Parts: sequence; structure tokens; C-alpha cells
Amino acid sequence: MTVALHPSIDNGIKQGSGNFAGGTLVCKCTDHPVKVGIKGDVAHNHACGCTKCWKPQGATFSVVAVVPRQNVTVLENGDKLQIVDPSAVIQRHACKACGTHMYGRIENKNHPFYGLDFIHPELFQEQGSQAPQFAAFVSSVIESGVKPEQMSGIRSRLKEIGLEPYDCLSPALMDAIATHVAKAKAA
Ligand SMILES: N[C@@H](CCC(=O)N[C@@H](CSCO)C(=O)NCC(=O)O)C(=O)O
Ligand SMILES: [Zn+2]
Ligand SMILES: [Zn+2]
Repeated sequence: MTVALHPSIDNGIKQGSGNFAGGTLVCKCTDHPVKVGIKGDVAHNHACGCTKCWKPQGATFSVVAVVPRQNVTVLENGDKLQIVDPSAVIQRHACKACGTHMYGRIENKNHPFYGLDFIHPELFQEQGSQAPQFAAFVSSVIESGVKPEQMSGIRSRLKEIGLEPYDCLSPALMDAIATHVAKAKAA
């Protein structure tokens, strides 16, 4: 049986259009859904195995990407949003009614990723945003109950669909973090 990762990638990765102009993220509520507008395409889209990122029912991974924070606007029913964990680095604004995370914001101005918000592209009403590029925090799925002996099958399946598995972030993002830290130390 094929390992289930996340419904938006289990049947293969659908490539983005390359010219996605942005769209609207919609939560799972049938009544008064929260709507968040996103300008432009997402970047660094990835499957994330960490325990903190929102996953749809039954999924082992989340699919999460970043956008500049100035490109994110709450359009409708923002009164339903609440911060899941105010002490987390990424403050995830979730719908109180259905639990869907609409955007995650970093408020610490010294953080390497300050200025970027984390969003879940599967919530776009529109098609064509950037496809997932890699898988991050893969070993962390064990913290959500996956058995260590299942990891080999999970990593193989990620590679099969074209997502290189990493146990932290991708080399490009880890390099960006290290560059930020090195510059801060030098200053
Ligand atoms: N093993 C932990 C890892 C959690 C973690 O560090 N997650 C990352 C990636 S989230 C999107 O890629 C992170 O930056 N978290 C900061 C935060 O969540 O505030 C676990 O699984 O919980
Ligand atoms: Zn909702
Ligand atoms: Zn995560």
C-alpha cells in the first residue's frame, strides 16, 4: 500500500503555472469562512513534518510556503481568527471554528525569516501556485505518532514524488539562516 503523505501530493506533484498572480485562501467553514488575500506567488513551498504546522484530517505532512507579509490581507471574517500559540516563533492565525491555520507570522524582527508569512497553498481557491519543492522536518513525524520503522517507506515515497527529504529545512533555507546569524554576529 502506498504511504499517504498529504492529499495534495499523494497522486503526484502538480507543477505551478509559473505566473501565479495570487489568490484567496479560504478556511474549511461552510458558514462565514475566513478569507485571506495573497498577492503574487508563494516561495519555498514544502511538505513539513513538524508538529506545529496545520495538516488536513488524516495527513502526515503539512504543505506550507512563504509570502512577504505585506502581501497578506485578511479579507473576510477576520473576527474568527485567533493565534494558536503566542509564544511560538511563527504565530499561526487559525480559524476558531474549524481550526484551519490561515497564516503564520513572525513578529521577532531579529528572526532570519522576519518579513515572511507562512501559508498553506492548498487553501487557495485558485490553481497554479508554486508546487512543493522539498520535504522538511521529516523525522519530526515520529513526534506525531509515526513509528520509526515507517520512516524508510516515507522517505522513499517522498523521493519518488520528487521531494527530497530533509530533517530540518532545505540547504538553501539553512544557508540563509546561517548567513543571517553570521551577519548578526559580525555586526
Ligand atoms: N521537531 C519539532 C520541530 C518544529 C520546528 O522547528 N518547525 C519549524 C518549521 S515550520 C515550517 O517549515 C519551525 O521553524 N518552527 C517554528 C514555529 O513553529 O514557531 C516539532 O515537530 O514540533
Ligand atoms: Zn473556519
Ligand atoms: Zn512545520
